[in-house]
Amino acid sequence: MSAEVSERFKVWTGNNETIIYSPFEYESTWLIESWWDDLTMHTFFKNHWFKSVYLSLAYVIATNLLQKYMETRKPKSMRPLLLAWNGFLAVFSIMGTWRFGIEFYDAVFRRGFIDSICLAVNPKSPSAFWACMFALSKIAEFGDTMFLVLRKRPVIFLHWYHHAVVLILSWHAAIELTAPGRWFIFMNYLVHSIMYTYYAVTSVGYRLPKLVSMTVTFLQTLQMLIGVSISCIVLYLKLNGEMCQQSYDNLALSFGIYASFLVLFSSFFNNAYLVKKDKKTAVKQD
Ligand SMILES: CC(C)(COP(=O)(O)OP(=O)(O)OC[C@H]1O[C@@H](n2cnc3c(N)ncnc32)[C@H](O)[C@@H]1OP(=O)(O)O)[C@@H](O)C(=O)NCCC(=O)NCCSC(=O)CC(=O)O
Repeated sequence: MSAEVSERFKVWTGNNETIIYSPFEYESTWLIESWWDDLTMHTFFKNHWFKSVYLSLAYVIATNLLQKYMETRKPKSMRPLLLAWNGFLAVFSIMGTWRFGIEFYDAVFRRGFIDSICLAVNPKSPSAFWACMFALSKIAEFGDTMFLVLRKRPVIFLHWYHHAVVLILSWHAAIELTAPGRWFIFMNYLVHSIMYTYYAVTSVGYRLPKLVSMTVTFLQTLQMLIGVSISCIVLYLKLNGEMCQQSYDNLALSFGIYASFLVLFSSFFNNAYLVKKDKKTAVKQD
């Protein structure tokens, strides 16, 4: 290995696996960011990632059962609790954007795009902690659906499908700390910072201009488009011999899930902001 190459990346080994990562060091580490060490983190996801499939199935079943239970009951208001819930997730996402963003910025703007999609974050750094919190937070996000059901609001396919499969994808990616995960995690923390702030505001009954929700949906859709594009670029690089920290299994899973999200969010955008208006006009005209 040449000096140039060894400066570019380092190799983490543990649990009979290797992770190729960029040796980025944070200037300071928060106390909470030392909560889990790299080996505990890796062991947890390696041993338990498949439980995300059971958790997602349990989530879908529980959503259906709760909907049945609520059929004969009045919707609950829950406004203060909903505000606290969305506010908490907004603050969590903002913190994730900030802390994870420090490494993301360095990777993209100093080390370059290829390194940012081919070399993982440092498994011993705060980035790995926020990647791990990201994966765990996907269980907490099931709470969104419980609020919708208890308030007797519609739970659209996009919503429950997204919540169920994103948990499986992020737990599967956490085992190998995939390099493209740097993009997926940063984009999602950023979009969720805006989305949960939006939901926090709407949960107290305040209506924001349509341009705001349209911007959120646009950013979500753009995130899915970037996710699909990155998966294609990683495939191209791997086929051409570039060393990329993402297995073919995870690459296929990422591509499939991001492609399905792209279709669903494009269609949501179309129905919510483009077609809907025409339909209303059509009904009025009838
Ligand atoms: C602009 C959007 C963020 C929201 O669109 P909506 O149609 O849900 O917007 P809306 O303003 O009509 O809100 C619908 C109702 O849900 C309530 N609501 C409050 N908190 C919520 C929460 N945490 N999750 C879902 N719904 C919530 C709102 O207050 C409102 O209630 P009331 O009826 O009382 O006014 C959109 O882009 C979108 O994502 N729509 C898909 C639906 C969805 O569930 N998205 C979130 C998960 S997807 C995701 O998270 C993608 C990603 O990873 O980036």
